[in-house]
Amino acid sequence: MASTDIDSNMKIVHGEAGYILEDVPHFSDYVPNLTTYPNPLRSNPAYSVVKQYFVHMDDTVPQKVVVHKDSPRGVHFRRAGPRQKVYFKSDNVHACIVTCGGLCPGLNTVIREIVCGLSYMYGVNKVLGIDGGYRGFYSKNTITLTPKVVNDIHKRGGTILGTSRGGHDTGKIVDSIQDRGINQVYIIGGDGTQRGASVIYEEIRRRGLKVAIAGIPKTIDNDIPVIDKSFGFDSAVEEAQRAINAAHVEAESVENGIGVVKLMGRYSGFIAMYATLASRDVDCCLIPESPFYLEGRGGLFEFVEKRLKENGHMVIVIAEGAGQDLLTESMQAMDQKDASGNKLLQDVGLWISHRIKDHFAKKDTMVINHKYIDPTYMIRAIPSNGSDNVYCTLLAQSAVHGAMAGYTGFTVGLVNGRHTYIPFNRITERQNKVVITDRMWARLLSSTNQPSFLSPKELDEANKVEEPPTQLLHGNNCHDVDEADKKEQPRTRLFQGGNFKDEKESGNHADNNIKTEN
Ligand SMILES: Nc1ncnc2c1ncn2[C@@H]1O[C@H](COP(=O)(O)OP(=O)(O)OP(=O)(O)O)[C@@H](O)[C@H]1O
Ligand SMILES: O=P(O)(O)OC[C@H]1O[C@](O)(CO)[C@@H](O)[C@@H]1O
Ligand SMILES: [Mg+2]
Repeated sequence: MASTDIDSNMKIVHGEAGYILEDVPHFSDYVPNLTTYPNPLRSNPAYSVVKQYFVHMDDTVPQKVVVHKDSPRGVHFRRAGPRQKVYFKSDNVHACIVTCGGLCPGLNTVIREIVCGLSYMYGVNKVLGIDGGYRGFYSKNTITLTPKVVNDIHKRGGTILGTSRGGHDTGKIVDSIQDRGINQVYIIGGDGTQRGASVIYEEIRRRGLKVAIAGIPKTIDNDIPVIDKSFGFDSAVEEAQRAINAAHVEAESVENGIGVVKLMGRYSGFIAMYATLASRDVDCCLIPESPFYLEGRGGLFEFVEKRLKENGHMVIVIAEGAGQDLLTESMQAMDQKDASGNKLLQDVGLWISHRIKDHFAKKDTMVINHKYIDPTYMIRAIPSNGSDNVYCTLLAQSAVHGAMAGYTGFTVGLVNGRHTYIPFNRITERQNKVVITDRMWARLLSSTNQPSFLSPKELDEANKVEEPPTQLLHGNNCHDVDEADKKEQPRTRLFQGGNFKDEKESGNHADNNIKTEN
């Protein structure tokens, strides 16, 4: 027997054998006397031939796919896709799209595919673009979006709608939605944007409005949890190769050449890690999740000297959020924030370049040739590649199907290769991070053969470990562990990938983004 618990934030359904559905809100939860209509796709020649095109109302997708014989069935999310019944008459839909936060490859593709999906699949022709992020709802003009207007935009980087940080005034935004008669709102942006979308949904619900709020997660840093990976991430990793190649060519063409490349990644080093793994020319990758130090045994300077002696050149990839503790130690601490309240970081690429140059200048035994490349904004501004375009299309279409089917307060996302509707708070409650005890970071360490940057004291402790390290079965890329998980099993202290981390004995965790097994 299934039971449902609903509080204002979560709609959780419990089923047999430990099955849990973390469901998303639906108009029927709070709007009385709803009328439904047959889905227009039923008579669409392109789709009507597809067997089982419509998603069964009970279809859900498990968050964990690696399970043991006696594991409970665990958390599931509602499967995305078209439903037999829709809750809007096509002529009555008035949709809008907004993009917020930093740029990311693929934003224009998502915009294009929402407009085209609404028009070609559901015959919806009233779509507004909100200019310049959240504040555009109340302080800017809107743009009429038609399939013709958006036809070529996927070939361009950035967002044709413009974007911004800050300026989220919930009351004014919802007033504007209400005044304009908008009933579907598509919100494309990162964790901050999805938090903003969540409060817009709450206010819409408080006012009892039949307005669907659908989020499409955007993050070049891949810092959004639960989902397999974010759109634009592959494009960014691919584009980063060009900078790494350039750094490598420069470094190997001179004596003792050192190429430093800074990549994006405020709190999560995924771009740096994947770009390093993809390139094979990188000697050292530094990310926010893995602390490092410069001087002394096991430090960065010792490693640079060693590599230069061995190979005559080296390439360092550094994520923008790496080593921020060292920067604030050695430079005057700046506590500046952007308009959304995100901490403004100091330029770690420039800082590390100066420190390396100073170190070798002082030593006087080795003359180095150093080049620093900062391609961060060049990477963020490219159009998405082919595979991201397809991914963006499916995300956009999932959002459209969900809104038409009466779901609201959800983010679309790929979970274990299946498109799903995820409640906002699952997306915003934590950040996705590289887990340095996970297999992927171990692969990176083994491919670069860089030091673990454990301090001499930690190294001594590591050498005292008698038992072989416990093998992690499955990574957890989130920095936060459920309270419930903590109680379940005894924890062991692991030494893996060159770092200590407290983990459960068989770490089959709930969140495992960018799948890292095999
Ligand atoms: N807690 C919040 N409540 C309401 N609105 C928020 C909240 N956090 C952020 N926002 C709004 O969301 C928008 C985007 O936020 P932010 O600048 O942090 O970018 P983001 O969506 O996290 O993307 P990026 O990954 O580029 O940082 C801003 O307009 C900001 O005002
Ligand atoms: O300079 P901006 O546009 O505020 O954005 C910089 C930040 O945005 C991101 O690209 C995320 O969108 C981060 O990697 C970076 O720190
Ligand atoms: Mg953010």
